[in-house]
Amino acid sequence: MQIAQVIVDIPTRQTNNPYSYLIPDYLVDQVVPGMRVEVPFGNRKITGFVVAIVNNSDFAGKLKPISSLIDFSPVINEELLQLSSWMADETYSFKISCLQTMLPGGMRIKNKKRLIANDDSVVNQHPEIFDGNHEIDYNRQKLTDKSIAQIIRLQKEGKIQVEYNLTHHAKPIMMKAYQGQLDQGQADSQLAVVRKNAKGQLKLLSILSAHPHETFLRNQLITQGVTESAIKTGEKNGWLKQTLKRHIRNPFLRSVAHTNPLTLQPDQKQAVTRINQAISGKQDQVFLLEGVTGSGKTEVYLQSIAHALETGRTALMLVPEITLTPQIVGRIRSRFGNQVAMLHSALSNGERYDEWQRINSGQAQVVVGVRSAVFAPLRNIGLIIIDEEHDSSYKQTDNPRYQTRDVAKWRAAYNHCPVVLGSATPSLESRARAMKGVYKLLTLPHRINRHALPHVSIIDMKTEMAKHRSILSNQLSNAIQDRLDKHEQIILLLNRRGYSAFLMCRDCGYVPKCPNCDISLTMHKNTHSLNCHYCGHKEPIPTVCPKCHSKRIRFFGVGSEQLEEQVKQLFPTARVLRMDVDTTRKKGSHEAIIDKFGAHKADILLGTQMIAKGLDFPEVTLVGVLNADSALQFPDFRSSERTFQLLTQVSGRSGRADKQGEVVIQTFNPDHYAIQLAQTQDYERFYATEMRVRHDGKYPPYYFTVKLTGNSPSENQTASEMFDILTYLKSHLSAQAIILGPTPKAVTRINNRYYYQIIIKYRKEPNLKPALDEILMQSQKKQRHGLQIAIDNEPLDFM
Ligand SMILES: Nc1ncnc2c1ncn2[C@@H]1O[C@H](COP(=O)(O)OP(=O)(O)OP(=O)(O)O)[C@@H](O)[C@H]1O
Ligand SMILES: [Zn+2]
Ligand SMILES: [Zn+2]
Repeated sequence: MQIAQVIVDIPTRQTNNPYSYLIPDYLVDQVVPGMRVEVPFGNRKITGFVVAIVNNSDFAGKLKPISSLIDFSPVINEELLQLSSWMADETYSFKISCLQTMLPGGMRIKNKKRLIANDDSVVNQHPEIFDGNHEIDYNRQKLTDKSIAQIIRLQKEGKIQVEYNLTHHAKPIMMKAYQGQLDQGQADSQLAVVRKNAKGQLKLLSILSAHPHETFLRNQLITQGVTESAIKTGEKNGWLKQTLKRHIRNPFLRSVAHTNPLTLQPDQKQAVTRINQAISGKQDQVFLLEGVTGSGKTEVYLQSIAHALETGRTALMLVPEITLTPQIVGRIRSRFGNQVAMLHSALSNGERYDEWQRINSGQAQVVVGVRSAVFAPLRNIGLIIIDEEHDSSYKQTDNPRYQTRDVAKWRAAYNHCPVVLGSATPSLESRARAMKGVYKLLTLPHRINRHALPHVSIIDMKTEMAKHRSILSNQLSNAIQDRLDKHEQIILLLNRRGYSAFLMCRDCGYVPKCPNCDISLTMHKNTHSLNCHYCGHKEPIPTVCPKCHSKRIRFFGVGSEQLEEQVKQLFPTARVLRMDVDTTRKKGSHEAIIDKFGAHKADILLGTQMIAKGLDFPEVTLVGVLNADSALQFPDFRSSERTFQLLTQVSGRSGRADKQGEVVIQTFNPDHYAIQLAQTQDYERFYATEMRVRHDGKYPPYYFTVKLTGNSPSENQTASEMFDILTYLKSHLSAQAIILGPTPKAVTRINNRYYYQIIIKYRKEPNLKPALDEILMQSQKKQRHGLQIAIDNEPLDFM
C-alpha cells in the first residue's frame, strides 16, 4: 500500500500538516513528491501538493484515494519542498502558500493540460492516447488508468511534453523540424559518396555528422546553408525524418554581442579570488561586497558566475525590481548568452513559464531575476548573488512574508555555495553582521580607474522658496543650462516615496477621502479618477469642492508629468525623456527609453526611483534631486537609512566615466545627518551615526522585531482582542522584551475593517515563537467571527 502525504489547498494552521491519501494501483510508483494532485476533501475536490510517499499511515479510518494527477512530473523539487517547510515556520505562514509562491504565476491556478508528442513514432505507438494527433487536450480526452501511467513514463523518457494552458500567450509554438537519423559514422560515409557539387547535401551531412540524432528546426538548417532540395533528398534517403520541435519564446527582445571578461582592478581581483575560493571549496560563506557606486561590482559578479559555471554548477543573481534594467540584463547575457534565464514581472505568464521550464530542465544555468526568482528550480547551485542587497523589495509584504536574503542563505547552505550580498550602501543589519565576522566583508573603495566620486551640493529649499515658486532652484537650473551647452547629459530624480498626489480645496482645505478607508484618495490623471490605494475604490475627479462649492479644488504636489512640463518650459530646446510607471507600462518601453538616452538622443532623463539605481551612462555629468526629504517625514525608524541610500545611489549615476560628475540635492532639511552624509557619500560615518540612533532607540540591528497585526469589522473588538493578546504575550515573554501597543495602525480602517498592531522588540526570547504559533492557532479556531491575525517577522515597515 502506497500512501501520498498531501498539503491541501486550504490555508489554515490545521492543514499545515499533510493529509494521507491512498495511491490507486495504476499510479503506484508513479506518484512522487513535488507533484500536484486532486483529492477528495469533505464532499468536494481540492488540489494539493504531494510532499512524501509512505507505506503506512497512522490514520485509523479508511483512506480515500487520490482523484487525479495535476502534474506528471514534479513541479517542486526535493530542495524546494524542504525549503517550503522551513519557510512556513520562519514566516508564520501556511505551507500551501509557500509552495504556491514557488511556482511561476500562471502555474498556480488550476489549469488545463495538453500533451504534445515529440515525434510521429510516439503518436503511432500510442493510438489509445493520441488517436492520431500530435497534440491532445488532456482534460477532454477520455483516458484510461493505464494510459495515464503510460503518459507519466513517456514524459520521464522525454518522448512527450506536457504543457499547461496558462493564458492565450502561453501556447507553445511548434515548428516544422527534422530529426537526424544517422550516427556520426553513417553521416561521414554518406559524405564521402555525395557529389562534390551538391553543396546543400554536403552541408546537411556535415551538420548531421557533428550533431548525430539531433532535431533541427527547418529554419536552423536553411540559415546554415542547407537547401530545400537537400532537405527533400535527406528525407528520401532516410537521413532525416520530419517532426515538430518546440520553439521557445525568447523574452530577450534584442540579441546581444558577446563580451569578454575585463582585466580586473586589484580590489576587484581580490574579491573575485575570495568568492571563487568559496565556490571551489563548497563553503556556504556569506560575503558582503561593499563597493562605492561605479566601483565595478557587476564585473565581480560576472567573473564569479563564470567560475561557478566552470566548476559545473549553476548561478542565481537577484536584483531589485526597478533595477532589473535592460542594461544589467544585457551585460549578463553578453557574457553567458543563452545559458541565461530571466524571471521578472514584466514577462507574460507564458514567457515566465518557458523560462521556468528552461531552468527546471537544466537548459539554463544562470538565472537573473527579482525577489521571487530566489525560488528558481536550479539544481546544484554554485553561487547566489543579491545585488543592492539593502533594497526593500527583497522583503515580501504579503504572505508568506519572507526576506529574500534569508531564503538565499538557506539555499546556499543546502547547496554548499557562497552568497554575495552587494551594495554601495549595505543595510545596517548586513553591515553589522560583517563587523561581527558572521559575513566576510569585501570592499571596493574606489571608482573604476580612480575616477572621483561626484561633487554634491545641497540647496536649502526654504530660502529658495522665499525667492521664487519654481521647483528648480537657481543653482540646479544654471547647472542644467551649463550641461546642455556642453552637450552632456542630466538625470533628474523626483522622490516618490512617502509622497502622493492628492486633491485639495484651496479655499476650505477639503481633501477627498476614501469612504471605506481612512486615507486620502490619490489622483490618477491617465484614468481621470481618484483612487484608493488600499481598497481599490475609484471615483471621478470633482470640478467643484463638495464642501464649500469653490472651483479652486486642485491637485496638490508635483508629479513627474508636471515636472516634465516645467522643465520643457524652462529649457525649450532640451530633449526630455520621462521614466515612471506611466511611461513604462507598455512592454519594451523601459528598454526604449534607456536605449534612447544611452544613444544620447535625449539630454535630460527625469523620473522616479526607477532611475536611481544601476544605470551606467558615461555622458551623465549632472544629477539633480528635486525633493530629497519626502521620505524623511515617514514615521519609520528606517527613513534616514532609506534617504541616505537613495541619495547615494542616484548621485552615483553622475560622472562614471572620464568627466567629473556633479550632484545637486534640493531639500527642506539641509541639516539632517542623512542628507549631510549623503553629500560626502560617507557610508562609514552614516553607519556609525545611524548605529548609535538604533542603539538608543532599541531598534534593529540591536534588537530583533516582530509585528503582529489584527483586524476585524469592529474597532472595539479589534482593540479588546489585541489587549488579550498583549496579556498573553506578557505572561510568556521575559521582562527584557519590549512590547509596543496595541495601537491603531496609521491607516486604521481599510475596506471597513479596523487594524491594530503590536510590535515586539527583543534580543533573546526562546518562548516567543511558540507563543506566536499558539496565538495564530487560537485565532484560526475562532476566525469566522473573530480577529484575523498576521505576523510579520522582521518587518520592513512599522506603520
Ligand atoms: N576591471 C575593469 N576595467 C575596466 N572597466 C571596468 C572594470 N570593471 C568595471 N568596469 C566598468 O566600470 C563601470 C562601472 O562598473 P559597474 O557598473 O559594475 O559598477 P557598480 O559598482 O555596479 O556600480 P553601481 O553600484 O553604481 O551600479 C562600468 O561601465 C564597467 O563596465
Ligand atoms: Zn472647499
Ligand atoms: Zn479605500
